[in-house]
Amino acid sequence: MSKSLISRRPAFRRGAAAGGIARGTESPLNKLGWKPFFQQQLSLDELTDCDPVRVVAVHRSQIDVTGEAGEEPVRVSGPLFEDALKKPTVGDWLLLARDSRKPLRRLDRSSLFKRMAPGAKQAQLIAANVDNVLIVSSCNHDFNLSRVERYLALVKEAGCRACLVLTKADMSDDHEQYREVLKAYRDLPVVLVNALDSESVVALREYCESGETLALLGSSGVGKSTLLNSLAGSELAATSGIREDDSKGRHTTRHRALYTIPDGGLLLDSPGMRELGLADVSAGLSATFSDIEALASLCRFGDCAHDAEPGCAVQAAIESEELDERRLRNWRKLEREVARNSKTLAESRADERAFTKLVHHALKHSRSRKNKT
Ligand SMILES: Nc1nc2c(ncn2[C@@H]2O[C@H](COP(=O)(O)OP(=O)(O)OP(=O)(O)O)[C@@H](O)[C@H]2O)c(=O)[nH]1
Ligand SMILES: [Zn+2]
Repeated sequence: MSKSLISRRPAFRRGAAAGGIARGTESPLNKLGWKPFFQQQLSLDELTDCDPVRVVAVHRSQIDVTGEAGEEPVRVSGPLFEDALKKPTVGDWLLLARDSRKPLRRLDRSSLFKRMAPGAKQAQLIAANVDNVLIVSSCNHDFNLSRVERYLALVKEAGCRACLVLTKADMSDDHEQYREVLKAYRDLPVVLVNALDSESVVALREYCESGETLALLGSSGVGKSTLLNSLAGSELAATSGIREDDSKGRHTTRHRALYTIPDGGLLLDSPGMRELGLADVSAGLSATFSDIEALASLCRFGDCAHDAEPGCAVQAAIESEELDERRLRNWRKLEREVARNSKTLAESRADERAFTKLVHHALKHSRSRKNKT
């Protein structure tokens, strides 16, 4: 979605996220995704002395936020930004002191995407407070069920609502074949579309209504930008950045990650979102493969590897064609991946603990030496 989406959104103006389209009695904050879930976290004092703002972009030393007062920068410093997993990320809601504009705290998240960067020891925050995710895949030879399962595990782990969109339905005759293989995912809505046709994508509007935050996941070329343009009803889906002068007087594009969909909700699109991998998704994995886990609980042996053990309910289900063998293979693959990532995370946490202990020990030692002298 990267290049094409961005290059096709020149007409989106700065501060568009704050402006939006007037719709009924909705407040500007509601249009930015403000919901009762966030409102009820505010104390009476905070209600009178603070402004809630939403993070639209994160830079090294500054974040850009938007709220009732429009868009403004916030400096990245202080306790709010110290913890890697607690610091604000794109989509987060912050409370700013009304007068000083200092960030006071981050509100609890309704959902959170994080990822394990290759080689990294710590999970990295990608996006917060996304409501709906369209998992986009094309219904042709590129269709890959294992990839869909991977995305589904991610979305469930993050805590968002998912819909599977099969694009290029106009180029395929055998829609039933796809519906058939997707029957196993009972709670996953599946919508077949021709992403080029705005009539065809009407069923998806409920996922990007005003105040809803939407993200799209899917590999390159499946039609994410096309879909978005049809949903937005025009070629100008959103803009990727704010043009401004850098210190040398050149024009640079400062990337933002949250956009307004004309006559709709918000789109969260950042490079991190497009490169999502699996980190700490064991809960999401269980939800996606609950059928296999239910079968596994029926195996005769508690530590059954579901290979050739007697009384294996998983193998029996494969034999009776109740379970697809590919699904078992994918489940195993993703479980291994999760185990690897969790190990790296556990190792890095153990390293941190060991380091903290060392520092405490050294401090104690130096204090006791000082006391002696
Ligand atoms: N016939 C047909 N063509 C489609 C459909 N959806 C997308 N396309 C075409 O597929 C190509 C790729 O679509 P994009 O929207 O650029 O795909 P993307 O997922 O945004 O790709 P990246 O930017 O690489 O992530 C374009 O030429 C689209 O016109 C569809 O439903 N039907
Ligand atoms: Zn078994």
